[in-house]
Amino acid sequence: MLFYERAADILGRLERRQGSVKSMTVGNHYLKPEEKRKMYALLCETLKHASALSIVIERSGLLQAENIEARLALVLTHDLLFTRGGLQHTGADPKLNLAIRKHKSRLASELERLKAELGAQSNADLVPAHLRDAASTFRYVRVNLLVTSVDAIVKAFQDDRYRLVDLSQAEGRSMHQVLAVKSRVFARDPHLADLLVFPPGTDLHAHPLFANGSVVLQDKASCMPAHVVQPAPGSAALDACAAPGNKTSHMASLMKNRGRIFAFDMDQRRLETLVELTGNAKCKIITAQCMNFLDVDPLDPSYADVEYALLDPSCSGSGIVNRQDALVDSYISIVNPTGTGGDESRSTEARARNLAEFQTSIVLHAMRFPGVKRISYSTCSVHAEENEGVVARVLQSQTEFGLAGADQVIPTWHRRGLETAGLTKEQAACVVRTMPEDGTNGFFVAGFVRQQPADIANTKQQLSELRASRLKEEEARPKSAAYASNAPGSAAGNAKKAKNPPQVKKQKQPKQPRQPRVKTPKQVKDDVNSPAPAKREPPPMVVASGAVTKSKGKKKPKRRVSVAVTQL
Ligand SMILES: C[S@@+](CC[C@H](N)C(=O)[O-])C[C@H]1O[C@@H](n2cnc3c(N)ncnc32)[C@H](O)[C@@H]1O
Repeated sequence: MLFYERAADILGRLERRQGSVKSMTVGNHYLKPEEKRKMYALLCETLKHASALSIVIERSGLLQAENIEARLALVLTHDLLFTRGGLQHTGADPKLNLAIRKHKSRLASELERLKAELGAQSNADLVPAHLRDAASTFRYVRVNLLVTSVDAIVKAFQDDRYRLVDLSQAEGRSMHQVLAVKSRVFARDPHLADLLVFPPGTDLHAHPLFANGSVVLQDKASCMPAHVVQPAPGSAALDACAAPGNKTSHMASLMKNRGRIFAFDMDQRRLETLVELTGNAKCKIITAQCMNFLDVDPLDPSYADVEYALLDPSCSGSGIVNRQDALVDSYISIVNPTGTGGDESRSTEARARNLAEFQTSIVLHAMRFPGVKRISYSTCSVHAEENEGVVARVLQSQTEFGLAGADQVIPTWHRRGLETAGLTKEQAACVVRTMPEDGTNGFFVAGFVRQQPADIANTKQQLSELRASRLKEEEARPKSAAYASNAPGSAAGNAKKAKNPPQVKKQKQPKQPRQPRVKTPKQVKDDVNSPAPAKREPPPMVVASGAVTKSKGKKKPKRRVSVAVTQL
C-alpha cells in the first residue's frame, strides 16, 4: 500500500475503533521506521482539521470530479493545503497525485472562504475549541516531601530560570493567560500545598529534579485523594488498588516515611512498577502485595491498626484527557454524525453498571477493617454511576460510615458533586469533581469517615457469608467461562488470583540472587510478625525501595520505567 492509501486505511480502522492512532502508526509493523512518525503526524493533523477539511472538500466537488474515496481525499487534501512541502511525490499513485494537484487552487480558495466565514486568522484557529482544550491541560509537579521541601523546589526552578508567578495576584486573568503555553513560568497550586503548576506543554521528564525523585509528575486531580485521606505520620494506611503507585507514594510523602502502608494490587506487573516507582521516590514504608483486595481479610491482626484507606479502583477512565481519543471521537462524530453506536452505548452502560458494582464492593470491603476511620474513594471517570452513584449505594448499604464534610474534602475547590444518582444537594457538596476545563483530567473524590465504632462480631459474620457465597458462585460457574469472568471483582477473578499468588521469588538463579520484589501474603505476614532486624530503619516492613539486590553487593541494572510519565 502506498503512504496515503495506508493513511486512509488507518482512518477507516479508527472509525471502526480497531485501535489507537499510536498503535496503528508508531506500532505498525507494515510501516518503514522512517514512515512511522510521518504517518503519526499526518493522522493527528488530519483528525484535528477533519471538520474544516471535510467542508472544503465537499464545497470543491473533488470527490465527484475525481471519483476518489473520502478518507483518501482527506489525507491528500491535508498535505496539499496544510504542509509546506505539499503532497509527497511517492505517497500515492502518480495519476492520483496529478489529479489532486489540478484541484489545488479551488481547494485553497474554499479554505480561505471558510476561514473568513469563521473569523479564523490561521489554520490553527480551524481546530474545534474542545480539541484545543484537550491540549491545554496544565502540567503539575508534586514535590516529594521525602526528599525535599516545596520552598527548596521553588528556589531550584527559579535558579533554573523559571519565573514564579502568584496566582492570587492574577486580577481577573485566567490561569491559561497567566501560565501561557511555552512560557517559562510556574506557580504554587492554590489548592494543594505540595503542588506546583506549569503551563500546558511543559515537559519536565528530562529535568534533573524529576530524575532524582525530588518531584513527581502527577495530575492535580490524582493528588487529591491522598489529601482527602490525610494519613497521619506514624499511622498505618492501606491502598487497595495501588499500582502503579502514584497515590501510594503521595501518602508516604504526607506520612513523612513514618508508619506503614499496605499496597495491594492484583496485577503483578503493575505492582512491580509500583515497587520501582515508589523506590525511586525514596518511600520506605510500603508493603506491596499482589492480591485481590476483596480477598484480604479485614480481621487479620496484621491490619488491626490500619486507620486510613485510599481506594482508587479500576474505572471507565472516561475523565482522562487523552488528546488522541478526543481527536478520534471528534472525527467519528463528523463522519458519522447520527452515530451507529447503539450496541456500543448499550455495552458502555452495562460496563459502567458492572464497574459501579465492583467499586461499591471495594469501598464496603475497606469499611470492614475495624480500625479504619477515614477513607477516600476516587475514580478518573466522569460518569455519575461510578461516582455519586457508588457513594449513594455505599451510604445506603451500611451505617458505620458517613460522608466526610466538605471542609475535609479539598474545601477550597469550587467544583463539587452532582445532585444526582441518589445524592442530596448537601451530600453532593461534600464530594469533589474536576473537569478538563479546570485544566486537569476529569476526576472524582469522596471521603468517608467512621461515625460508629466497628461492630467486629457483625463484620466477622458478614465476611464468612461473603466467602461462602463467593465459593458457591465459583463452583457454579462453568470452567470455560472462567477467563471471561476474570474481571476485577468477579468471583472467578478473585479466586484465580487468590489461589495463584505470583511467585516472584526466583530461587533457581544462583548467579543473580534477588529478594522478592513483591511479597506473597504469607511472606508479608511473616515480616509483620517477626521482630525488626536490629540495624534496619524503619524496621519490619517490606520496603518498596529500588534497592532490592543488596545481598551480593552487585548493582542491579537500572530498568527504565515507562510509566513514569504524567501519572494518574
Ligand atoms: C486506577 S488504577 C490505580 C492507580 C493507582 N491508585 C495510582 O494512583 O497509581 C486501578 C488499579 O486497580 C487494580 N485492581 C483492580 N481490581 C482490583 C482488585 N480487586 N484488587 C486489587 N487491585 C485491583 C488494577 O490492577 C489497577 O492497577
